[in-house]
Amino acid sequence: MPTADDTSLPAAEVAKASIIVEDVSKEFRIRRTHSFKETFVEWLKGRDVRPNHFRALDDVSFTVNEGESVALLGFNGSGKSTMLKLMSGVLEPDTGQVLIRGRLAGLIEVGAGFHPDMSGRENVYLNAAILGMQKDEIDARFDDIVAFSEIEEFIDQEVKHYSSGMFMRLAFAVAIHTELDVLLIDEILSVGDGPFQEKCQAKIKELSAAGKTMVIVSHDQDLVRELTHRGIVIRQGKKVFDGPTEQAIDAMLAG
Ligand SMILES: Nc1ncnc2c1ncn2[C@@H]1O[C@H](COP(=O)(O)OP(=O)(O)OP(=O)(O)O)[C@@H](O)[C@H]1O
Repeated sequence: MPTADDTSLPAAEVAKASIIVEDVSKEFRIRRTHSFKETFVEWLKGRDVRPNHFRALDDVSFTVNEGESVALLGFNGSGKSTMLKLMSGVLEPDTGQVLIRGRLAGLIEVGAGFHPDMSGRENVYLNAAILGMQKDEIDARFDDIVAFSEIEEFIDQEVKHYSSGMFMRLAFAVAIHTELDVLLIDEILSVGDGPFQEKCQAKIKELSAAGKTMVIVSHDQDLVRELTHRGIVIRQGKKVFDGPTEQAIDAMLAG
């Protein structure tokens, strides 16, 4: 992982930065056909079977300072989730770099680390450990995690018997109770029913008030207005606006 020494930004800017995204581009290969056999047949016919490259992000740069809450805005397919995955380290940029200071928690693929044959309790320990917590830290927060998820009676059941809502509640509760400096959130605020969503939003506001850095992807404009002060608009992989949230929403809609 690159460090803050690898950036060409001025030292004063780096000092207050929590996230630095510098000249980042990312391409995906798109296959023209679905199987090897189809590709082979196309090739025999003399057709071009090389994969197309699709540029999901094109030379994007921005800095998020410590304690800022920023929304990534854009229509479907503009590159927001790809950007979050680059920040979380799930994906590597083709060019450029992403620098993060501090402990990062991503509410991106919530529950991805959950094991269906293990109980809720075992999964809490497993996932909190994956997110970087020590056993004694998890012990100390276990009751809060379970209380937040509101699935106390089912905590010793295997999670394969959970409803999808119960599963997401527990996964969200674990992620949000980890020791973190930077939180990445991708559309996760649609987890669970109305009251649970409100609780999640309140928790996110609490973390923000405590000075945590947040990057949020959501199509819910009211939520974005409420949780962030700044918006970065991405259109077809390019950053087209970076400024106050309300103006960013206007810029996105004008696109
Ligand atoms: N693994 C992948 N392989 C190929 N193409 C991909 C891959 N991941 C994303 N893409 C493409 O990159 C583009 C950007 O996708 P991304 O998920 O970042 O968009 P988004 O802005 O988050 O969209 P949405 O609002 O629909 O979630 C899309 O055209 C998508 O099809």
